[in-house]
Amino acid sequence: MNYQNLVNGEWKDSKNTITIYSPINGEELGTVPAMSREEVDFAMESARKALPAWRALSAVERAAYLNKAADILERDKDKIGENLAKEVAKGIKAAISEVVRTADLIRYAAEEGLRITGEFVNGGGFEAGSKRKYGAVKREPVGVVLAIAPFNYPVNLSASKIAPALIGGNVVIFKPPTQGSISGLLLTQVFAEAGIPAGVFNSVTGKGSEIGDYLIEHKEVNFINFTGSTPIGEKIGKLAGMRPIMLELGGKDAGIVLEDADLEKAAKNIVAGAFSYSGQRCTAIKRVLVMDFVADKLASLIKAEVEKLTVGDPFDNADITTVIDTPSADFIEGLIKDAQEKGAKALTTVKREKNLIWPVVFDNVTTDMRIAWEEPFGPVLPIIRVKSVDEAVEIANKSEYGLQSAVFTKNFPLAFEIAEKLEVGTVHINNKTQRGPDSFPFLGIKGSGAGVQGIKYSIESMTRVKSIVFDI
Ligand SMILES: NC(=O)C1=CN([C@@H]2O[C@H](COP(=O)(O)OP(=O)(O)OC[C@H]3O[C@@H](n4cnc5c(N)ncnc54)[C@H](OP(=O)(O)O)[C@@H]3O)[C@@H](O)[C@H]2O)C=CC1
Ligand SMILES: O=C(O)[C@H](O)COP(=O)(O)O
Repeated sequence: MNYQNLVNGEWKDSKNTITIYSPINGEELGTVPAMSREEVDFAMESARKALPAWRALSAVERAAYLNKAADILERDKDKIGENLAKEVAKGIKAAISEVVRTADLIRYAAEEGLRITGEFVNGGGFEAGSKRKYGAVKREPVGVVLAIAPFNYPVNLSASKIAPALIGGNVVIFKPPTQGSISGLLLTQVFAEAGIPAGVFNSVTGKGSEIGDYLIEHKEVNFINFTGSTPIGEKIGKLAGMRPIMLELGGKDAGIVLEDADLEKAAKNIVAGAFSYSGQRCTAIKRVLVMDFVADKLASLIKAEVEKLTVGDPFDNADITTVIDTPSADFIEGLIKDAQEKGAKALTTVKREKNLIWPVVFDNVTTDMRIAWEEPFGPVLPIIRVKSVDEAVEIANKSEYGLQSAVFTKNFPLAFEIAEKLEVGTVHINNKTQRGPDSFPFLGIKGSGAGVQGIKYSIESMTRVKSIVFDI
């Protein structure tokens, strides 16, 4: 099937196309347009033209479109989930729940938008102010939002940008990941069926390496909302100039296990956190920092949990499926080889067939190994043994990333103390690292991002304060 882009309310082809194949078996799934610069310009101009009428609607009116889209998305969860599973090799159950989670997110955004009502302030509270001075403080849309999503959640991490942008009164240019663009265009079809006015929501497909910079630098773009790799995020930061951005980038989330932890529970959480969707999540646990005294016990519990994971076909709901592409599999294999060469002890079988990589746990990982610092975005988990809480915090904070961490202990005051020292956006106590629930704030610091996501926070980020002040 030849998928098309939604531009100015019409479905459009481009002269050039990109064929999308399934990473599972190479099955051809369809083609998407490779947009030219002129076509991008037209989409941008259409968005700009649609802005005044869309922002003039009440939040209730905008919410009606979002709620309708959520209903359609949920109705089509099996069709969209099946495509998603094929396109990014995600377990079919997880793919369908990504679609349902997204419908919930869109509904929540619609509702949350109704509460962004502004405030009325009075100058009498400030020494040099006057009680006769009043300000009506409201929020306004930033304008044209460029939403760029990654392959790993092509529906959810697209809608988590699009829905808060739209409810805030913005118009959207949506660039899906190329591997994931059919899923992105199916999401686009949902908004079209919901009757979103022409130009308010436009999709632009094409390789990021070809049209990415052009999109980012485009004069019509007022806000860039990006999830993906740190190098591209850093580039966006440089090219954005004075425009506001939101970046959600890579991570190297640590699971810190103290001596008094419930080790069975910790092992279960660590394995679920590290290996879900074959480790291709920014919030995956990507290193374990465990106190020496309990390291043997924890390592054997983790090994036992990993040995329960199934490997194979997303349509059999295997826990571990083929990673997204060959460069990614090669990169992961490079990290594995480096760890082996430098003396890490593999607790599970090291095996690769094409792009299917069996889940590997390495014990006795040391800080001279690449796997101690680099993000594999694949099913590899290093265990680093430490002698003290201070050493764990030091290694955790030495990372270039700062997304999340998990601390496993029964000592809550100590958990809080550690949480306060960790240079990350979120710390989970006795649980795996994770983005959800989607209503919570989600952010990375250092190389993991800029700005705060989470439905309410995303709406706030993509709207700005406008004050109208008067004296009576
Ligand atoms: N923190 C997170 O949530 C995630 C982090 N990652 C990290 O990113 C790596 C690769 O995943 P991937 O999805 O390919 O991430 P990328 O950063 O390569 O791509 C993310 C999005 O950016 C687009 N893009 C690529 N180049 C540019 C550019 N110059 N300007 C603007 N947009 C561009 C991509 O388009 P196209 O697909 O056409 O190249 C895609 O839509 C992973 O190995 C991981 O490290 C990935 C996913 C999520
Ligand atoms: O990009 C990612 O990997 C996601 O933001 C992680 O989301 P999750 O914790 O809900 O899987």
